Amino acid sequence: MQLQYKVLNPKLGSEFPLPAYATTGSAGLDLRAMVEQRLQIEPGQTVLIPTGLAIHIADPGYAGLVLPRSGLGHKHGIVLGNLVGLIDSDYQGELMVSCWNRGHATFALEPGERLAQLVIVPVMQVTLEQVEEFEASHRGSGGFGHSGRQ
Ligand SMILES: O=c1ccn([C@H]2C[C@H](O)[C@@H](COP(=O)(O)OP(=O)(O)OP(=O)(O)O)O2)c(=O)[nH]1
Ligand SMILES: [Mg+2]
Repeated sequence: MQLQYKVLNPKLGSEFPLPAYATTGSAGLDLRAMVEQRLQIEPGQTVLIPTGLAIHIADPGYAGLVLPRSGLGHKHGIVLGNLVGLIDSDYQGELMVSCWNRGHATFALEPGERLAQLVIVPVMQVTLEQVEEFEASHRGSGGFGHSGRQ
């Protein structure tokens, strides 16, 4: 699938690489923090970071997910303030990353640093049908551990 993107910050493609899959099997495109200078993010702080990039997925059968990078999340506690970002197929604005320092140490975010990743996934827009009763299923309304732990 072809994905149209716009470069909103000219440092992307000159000082810093354009988005690309790091390996042939990569699922995510790394998103870079297009901040002017190093940014100290204090423990507990959440900052909205521009990526310098806009995409237009266009096809409502797809969406974008902004996900944390595992290394930053596990080692430094740098995750997303919205936990997961959802990019609508009709969104054309700048991709933004809500950067949450859930760790215990100040994190120095460097300009151009790969901060999060974008995954394009198929989604289904459903047609809604309101009913009074569902056809009975084996599970019924049991949930939240209903089937035990083992
Ligand atoms: O991490 C994110 C999450 C969202 N967005 C953009 C793309 C998305 O299509 C739009 C709206 O996101 P969402 O629907 O999750 O937020 P909302 O709070 O419901 O805002 P809106 O009222 O604009 O839908 O914001 C980002 O750039 N980064
Ligand atoms: Mg919304």
